[in-house]
Amino acid sequence: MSGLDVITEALTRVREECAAAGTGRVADYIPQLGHADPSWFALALASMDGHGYQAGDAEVPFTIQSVSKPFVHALVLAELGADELSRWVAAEPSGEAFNAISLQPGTGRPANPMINAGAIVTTGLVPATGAAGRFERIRALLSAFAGRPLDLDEQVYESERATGDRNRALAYLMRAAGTLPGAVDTVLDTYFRQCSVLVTTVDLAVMAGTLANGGRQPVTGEQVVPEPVAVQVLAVMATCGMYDVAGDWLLRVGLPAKSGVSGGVIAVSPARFGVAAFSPPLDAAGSSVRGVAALRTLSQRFGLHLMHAAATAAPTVTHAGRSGRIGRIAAQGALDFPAAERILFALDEVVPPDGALVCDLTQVTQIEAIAEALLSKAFARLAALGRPVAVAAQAGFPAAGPWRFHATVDAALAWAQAELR
Ligand SMILES: NC(=O)CC[C@H](N)C(=O)O
Repeated sequence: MSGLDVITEALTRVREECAAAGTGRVADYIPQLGHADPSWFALALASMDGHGYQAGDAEVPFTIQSVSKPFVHALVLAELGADELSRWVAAEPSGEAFNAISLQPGTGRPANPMINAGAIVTTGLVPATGAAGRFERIRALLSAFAGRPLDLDEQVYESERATGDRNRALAYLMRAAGTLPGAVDTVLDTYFRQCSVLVTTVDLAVMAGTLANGGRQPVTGEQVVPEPVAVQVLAVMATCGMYDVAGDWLLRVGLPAKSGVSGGVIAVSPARFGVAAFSPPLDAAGSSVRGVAALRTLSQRFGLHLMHAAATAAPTVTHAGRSGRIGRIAAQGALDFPAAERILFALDEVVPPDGALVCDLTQVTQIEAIAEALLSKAFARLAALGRPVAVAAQAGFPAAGPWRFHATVDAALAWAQAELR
C-alpha cells in the first residue's frame, strides 16, 4: 500500500463496478482451464517507477496463454529483426478469431504474431539448440519481464497437448506451405509450454509495464529487450492484439493490449503504466468479459487513451522573455522533437537582432538526439548572425559548438552581458 491508498481504492472501485459486466464462459476446450473459478477477478497497475497497485485476486496464479505472444514476439524481433521476421509472419490485423486458419495467398505467411498461427511460427523462430533449450529461453525471457522466476503448469500443458488438434492442424497447414520453421510436434510442444507458464495479475501488470517502459523492467531495472523492439511489439499489439475486435478496442480503450483464454488481459500505456486484468469468463472473441470492461473503464477514467496523450504533454518551455538585450528561455524535463519545436519557436520571439541568448537547460533531464541536433543548429545559426549564445546545462548537452556552455544560469548571464558590452 502506498500513495495513501488512493490509487488502490480507485482500482477497487473499478473492480466493483465491473464485477457484474455481462456474462461469459470459462474456456474448456483445453479441459484443465475449465477448472478455473469463474468468480476470480483481479486488477493490477505498474508504474514506470516500479510502483505497484492491485485489487482483488491479483496473486492467484493462472496460465499466461496468449498473453505470452507479445513477449515471445519481442524475443524474436530482438534476435532476428523486423525484416527477417516479416518474411515468416506478416503484421496485418486478421479480422478473424485467434485460432483462425491464416495463410496469406502467395506467401503462406500467417497474418500476425498475435493469432495462434503467427504465434506458433514465431515460437519456432526462437533461436536455441533443441526444443528444451528453446522453451527455457522463453521461460527465462518471460521471467525477466516479470522480475521473478516463473513456473510451468504441467497439468495445463498436458491438457492442451492432449487436445490441441486445432493448433496441430494449423501447424501442418503451415508446414505444407513451407512457412513453419521446424517440425510440427517440436514447435507445438514449445508453444504449448509457453502458453502454460504460470503468472499472476501482478506479474502481468509489471510485464506490460516493461513494454511501456521501453523494454526496461521498472522494478529490477533490467533492459529485457531493446527499446525499438518494445516499440514494434506495441505497434503490433495495437493493431492485432485483440483479434477480430482490435479496431473497436483501439476506438474505445485506445491502448495496445493482449488477451488470453485463461482470462488474463494486459494493456500498455506507453511511458506511463502497465495494466493487467484477470477474470476467467470469456466473451465471444475469447477475451475476459470483466477484464475488457475493467480496462475500458480504467482507460477512460485515468485518461490513458493513446490519442489523448498529445494534448496533455507537460509544458517544456517554462520561461520565454527578454531582459534588456538578452533573450531568455528556460526549459525543463525530457527534450524530444515537440519540446525542441517549442523552444525553437520561442527563440525566434525573444532574441533581439542586436542581442544575445541565454538558454537555461539546467532543469532538462534528457535530450533526444533529434532535439539536440535541432537546438545545436539553431544556436549555431544565432551565433553566425553575431548574437552571442550562452547555454546553461548539466553535463550531457554538448559543450562544443559556436556557443558558450555554462554550469549555471548566473554564469551564462554574466558572460552574455559581457559579450554585449
Ligand atoms: N487465445 C489464447 O489464449 C489461445 C492460447 C491457447 N494456448 C491456444 O493456443 O489455443
